Amino acid sequence: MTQTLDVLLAPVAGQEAVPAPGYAHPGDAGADLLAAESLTLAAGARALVPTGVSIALPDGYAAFVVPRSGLAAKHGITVLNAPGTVDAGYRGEIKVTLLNTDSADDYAIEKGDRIAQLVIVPVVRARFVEVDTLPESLRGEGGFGSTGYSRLESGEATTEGSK
Ligand SMILES: O=c1ccn([C@H]2C[C@H](O)[C@@H](COP(=O)(O)OP(=O)(O)OP(=O)(O)O)O2)c(=O)[nH]1
Ligand SMILES: [Mg+2]
Repeated sequence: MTQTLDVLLAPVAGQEAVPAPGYAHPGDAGADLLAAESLTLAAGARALVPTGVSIALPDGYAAFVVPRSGLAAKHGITVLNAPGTVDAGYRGEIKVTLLNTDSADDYAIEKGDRIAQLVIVPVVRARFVEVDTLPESLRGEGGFGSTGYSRLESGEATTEGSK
């Protein structure tokens, strides 16, 4: 059963009201954010698109502004800083930095179009404990492709922790 959380939402002062972000289906993780104005994203261009809404997240939560897969796959439209992070203390307008990755086609956005989605997540804050050396681990400093790209050989894969 999906948990729900009350999140205060207010229109941005001085702007025409925009509908609240909406979940398309029960159980969806992302609530679609609407464009508060019409604009055309030229091929290769980016724009900071207003959504007309501001929220007050409870302490201990953040919201991620993430791309919609359909816009990305069909039109090359993505969120440049994905996931954009909305802090719990932020009271300004949520804005979406859209990027048209297509090198040939402009993309027209109409006011009210669902341009990105907002995923609410619980967060923990670290208390950084400074030490001279870190404890050893199996991975060590390996990263950035250190495990290669062909499928894992049997015996190397582990299902530990996946239960
Ligand atoms: O896609 C985004 C990302 C951020 N924000 C808002 C909410 C967030 O709380 C604030 C600051 O975001 P971030 O910390 O990513 O930006 P910054 O460049 O570090 O700005 P600041 O110095 O204000 O923290 O901007 C958005 O509206 N959309
Ligand atoms: Mg910041």
